[in-house]
Amino acid sequence: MPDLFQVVTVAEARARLGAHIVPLSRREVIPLHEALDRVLAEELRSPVDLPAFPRSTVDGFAVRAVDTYGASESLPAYLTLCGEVPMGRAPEFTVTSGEAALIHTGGMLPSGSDSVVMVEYTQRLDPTMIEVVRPVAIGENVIPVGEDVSRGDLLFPRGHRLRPQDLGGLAGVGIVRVPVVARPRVAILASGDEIIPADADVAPGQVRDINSYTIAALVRRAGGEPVLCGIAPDDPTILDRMARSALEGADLLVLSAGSSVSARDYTVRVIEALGAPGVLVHGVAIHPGKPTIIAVADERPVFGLPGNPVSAIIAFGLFVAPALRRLQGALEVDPPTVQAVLTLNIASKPGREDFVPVRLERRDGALRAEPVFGKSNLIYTLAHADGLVRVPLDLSGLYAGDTVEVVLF
Ligand SMILES: Nc1nc2c(c(=O)[nH]1)N[C@H]1C(S)=C(S)[C@@H](COP(=O)(O)OP(=O)(O)OC[C@H]3O[C@@H](n4cnc5c(N)ncnc54)[C@H](O)[C@@H]3O)O[C@H]1N2
Ligand code: MOO
Repeated sequence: MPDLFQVVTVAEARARLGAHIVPLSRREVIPLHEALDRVLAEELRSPVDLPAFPRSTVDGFAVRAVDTYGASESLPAYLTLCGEVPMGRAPEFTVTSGEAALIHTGGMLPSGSDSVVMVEYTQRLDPTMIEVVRPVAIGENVIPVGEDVSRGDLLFPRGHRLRPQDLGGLAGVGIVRVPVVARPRVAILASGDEIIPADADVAPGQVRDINSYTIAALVRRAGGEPVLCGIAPDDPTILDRMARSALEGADLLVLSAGSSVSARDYTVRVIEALGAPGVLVHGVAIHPGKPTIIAVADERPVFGLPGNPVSAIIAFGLFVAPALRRLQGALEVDPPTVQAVLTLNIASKPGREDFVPVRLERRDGALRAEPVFGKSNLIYTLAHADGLVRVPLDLSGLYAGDTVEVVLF
């Protein structure tokens, strides 16, 4: 067990942990409307063609394209109306040569027709006859059977995290119950003699528990089920007892604070004693978040996040969220990023990655990232930011005007 920090890079820390992550085998079948952000436990294939029948994409007339070839304003094609396509039902007539049927957007093409002329390019001459002033090609303004997906097509692979459009896609093919990986249960234990519940009155020297709230919310975002285990005092015996009890029945444990090197920072020893192989990392070459502890206790990842609220959030994003996604077998584990132009210089030290909160603003058509500087204890530096800019390990800073990558919250 390392006594003091032996910092490793983010990549090294992730690799050490990654080697120990065993995806959860628990799964459940849940209603589609509850499946947002859940990870598929198996691949899904389409049981049907979508659409199941050829559909018009416009309001107009279903025709045989050949009957419109050469049509123009000066030499229109004359077609006889043979019916109107009802919505929600199959038309009971056929379009034969020289005929057209009134059809609405989304309606089913009658047999015999192969295209649709937009109503704008027609004129009603009398109740039974229209003239067409523009030709259409076969298939024009039509969605053929199976254009969206065909029966048997792979809809989503196992490990795909379901987004709103995916739920719509599953509804479209009639899949209303989905097999997903169980939510990892995440025990959260705050610590510190000065930390009191957020609803309590503060005495001088005390601070309200911020981290339990941010960590629980981050857990939920990463697909986990947070279990709040309270606030442990700076007493190794009690911290040990509370950590063991928190880990019971949990898939992952997050401890807040006590990760640094002062005499009251027992967290690393408590974590080391929770199970094998124990502490894998104590100290990462990042700022803020350097004292982060990463461990595994009997196949369950355990994290000791730095007590400073900003550090805890940043370390969570780098290590805990990807681990939670990996536990669910997710294919994508990292958050989306956007490119923006930095508005102020950011200083950094080579040999560590710096993460600086930024506010995003669109000005003159370009996305601009304005740093929100502040100490890592100040939660509002993040509350008033939209994302984080990363200063790579080998740079001594970034300059105003640089195009930077912003990790979005
Ligand atoms: N001599 C050194 N001192 C410190 C170092 C160092 O390398 N040498 N590292 C600093 C860094 S960086 C950080 S980050 C912190 C890490 O501290 P700990 O993880 O040991 O946590 P604490 O000391 O208990 O708390 C730090 C800070 O955060 C506040 N805190 C803790 N829990 C909560 C909570 N649940 N909600 C709100 N605020 C919380 C706590 O009151 C402290 O202010 O160590 C530096 N020191
Ligand atoms: O790295 Mo500490 O995590 O600066 O605040």
